[in-house]
Amino acid sequence: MIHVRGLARRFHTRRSTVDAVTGVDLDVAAGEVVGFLGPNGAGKTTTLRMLTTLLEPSAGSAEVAGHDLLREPALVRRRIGYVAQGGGCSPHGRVREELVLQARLHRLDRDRARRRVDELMDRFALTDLADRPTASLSGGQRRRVDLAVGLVHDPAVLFLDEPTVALDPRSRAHVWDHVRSLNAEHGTTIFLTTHYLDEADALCDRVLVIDHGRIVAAGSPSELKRQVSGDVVEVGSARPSAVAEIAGRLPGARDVTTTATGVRFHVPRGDTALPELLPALVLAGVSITSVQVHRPTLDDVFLAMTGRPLHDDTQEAPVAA
Ligand SMILES: Nc1ncnc2c1ncn2[C@@H]1O[C@H](COP(=O)(O)OP(=O)(O)OP(=O)(O)O)[C@@H](O)[C@H]1O
Repeated sequence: MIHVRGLARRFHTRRSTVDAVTGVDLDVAAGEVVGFLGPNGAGKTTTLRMLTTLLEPSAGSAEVAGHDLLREPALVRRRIGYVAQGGGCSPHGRVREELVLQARLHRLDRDRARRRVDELMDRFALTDLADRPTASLSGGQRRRVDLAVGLVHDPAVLFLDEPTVALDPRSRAHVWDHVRSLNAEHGTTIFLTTHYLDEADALCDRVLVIDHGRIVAAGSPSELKRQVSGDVVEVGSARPSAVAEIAGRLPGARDVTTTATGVRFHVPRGDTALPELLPALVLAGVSITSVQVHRPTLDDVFLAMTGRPLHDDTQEAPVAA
């Protein structure tokens, strides 16, 4: 359903040149839910905007929903839906009005538009909100309207950019349910960007991990986690560098990273590492506030691939020479 080869985008600003996406290859089969996971500035939105015909690639080729992205952009647009980070509907319209307008913009005749809007309002639990101005809706309600707008022309592929950013946990869970049922009942192919690991884990059949504009790992969430062997140990302490030094001496310890409040590292087995670590910390007079051992998460996958945690928001895309 989506086939991409060597897709790249370079931005020229007054001061520099930014290689936002540097040669992405990817394939998405019909009916898959694929997550594009990466930190801020990794190139997720830029890739999505290219795949939805909103931004011209600097290089590469792609086929989306059976049509060539560069030669047949209008045909691509007809077969895809796109829900941008900020949504797409006017803040001045009312819910039903806005959906009908969008349906008419997609050239559905009056009757088909009405039927389609009723169906979507029912699916996304919007019927009670039909006459509410979209500006008065809560974040979660608004996101449901955005999803309905993206689906009004019954697209084969739905692109979602950070679908649950800034939503409370309950609204996030609702959006996840809607995405799942859309895929299960309707077979819609879904390509979403996220920097939430739990979202990628919970929703996606397959995850593509992007960093600095290139894909660094791809696979199902469980395949990716299996690539990172051993256990992860997290220790809370006011003296992270002292803990890190001692942890680094444990047999097989690797990927030791410190934050302001603690240390995280990998060991072959957490259950045998702790009885060595704890007495060593006591002996050195280093007190700790917590200790946890767990199996690798997608964050550990990212760390293993890039050498830094996913939620390190200081990262920028590489600047071209
Ligand atoms: N119009 C633009 N002009 C210059 N640089 C840009 C432009 N759009 C994006 N960039 C840069 O390209 C890089 C990738 O940005 P992009 O928005 O694709 O990242 P992202 O992974 O979607 O991040 P986020 O999670 O914060 O939305 C960033 O360094 C960004 O500053």
